[in-house]
Amino acid sequence: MPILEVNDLVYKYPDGTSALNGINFKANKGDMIAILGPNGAGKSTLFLHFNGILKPKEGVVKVKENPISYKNKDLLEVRKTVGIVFQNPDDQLFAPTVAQDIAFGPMNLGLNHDEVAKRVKESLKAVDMEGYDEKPPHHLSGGQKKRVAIAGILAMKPEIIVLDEPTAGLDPLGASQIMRLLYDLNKQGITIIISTHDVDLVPVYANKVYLISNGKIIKNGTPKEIFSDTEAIRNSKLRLPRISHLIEILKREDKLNIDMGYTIGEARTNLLDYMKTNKMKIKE
Ligand SMILES: Nc1ncnc2c1ncn2[C@@H]1O[C@H](COP(=O)(O)OP(=O)(O)OP(=O)(O)O)[C@@H](O)[C@H]1O
Repeated sequence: MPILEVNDLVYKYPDGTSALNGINFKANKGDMIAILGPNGAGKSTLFLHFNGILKPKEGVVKVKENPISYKNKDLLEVRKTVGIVFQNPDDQLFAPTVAQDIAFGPMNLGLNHDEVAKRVKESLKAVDMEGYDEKPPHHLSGGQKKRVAIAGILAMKPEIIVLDEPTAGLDPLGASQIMRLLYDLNKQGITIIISTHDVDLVPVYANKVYLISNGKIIKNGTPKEIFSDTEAIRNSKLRLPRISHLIEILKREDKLNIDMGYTIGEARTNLLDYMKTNKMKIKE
């Protein structure tokens, strides 16, 4: 059963910009989906439709098979189910302290004080930010702000978390830590949808990929299906993961008959297989 579905979605901004031109998208429960596409492709605009912040000009958005009605009561339900973490945490964090910020969402759900306090504590623990309760969010580093923004969404206990470029602006370790956190949340059953330009991380974490360009989905499939379509990758102004690029060069320039790999683990296995097949010496 799709937990989130978009059919033939068309959206124009009030100034007349055509941002989405007939999008079809589907997330099943437990998916970890990466949406890839060049700047201005329509990723953020699509995300704003996932929980009813924007209303389509044409088409339907369904959450747990129910089309969003855009009535206030329905929107509250939708926002309980679908949480969005914006690209810039400064757009999301506004309370004087971290704890107050995280409490804002659950308080709006009408939960009692004890439940709100419990959720704040649990969410801070989940993002590894215990002890930061009383810090003003603007004193935090970029990576810490992202974590707090994610905690604020987790405190609503959503079934789907949508994150607009969660690793943008983070150092490599910070980016890996955020992806690991999302992976763990996904393993706990939360459906995760991210947009990203970081193609190296995609095959490691995502089970499905959508390519978007000029407000249209140009391809969707597994990371392997997407990255083996060099034309689609080129048209989306993307590149192969670095490790796949190396294998491609070894195949093309050095005529090594190695199977393609999209993660370091896969590439390592394929390289070792190649060496074994060709009776090259490997330390056993
Ligand atoms: N508030 C707005 N008013 C008018 N046009 C807008 C508005 N926001 C976005 N757009 C336009 O809509 C199109 C899609 O933009 P969007 O921000 O969804 O792209 P994106 O794929 O998220 O890009 P990026 O990778 O740069 O974040 C672009 O042409 C953009 O200029």
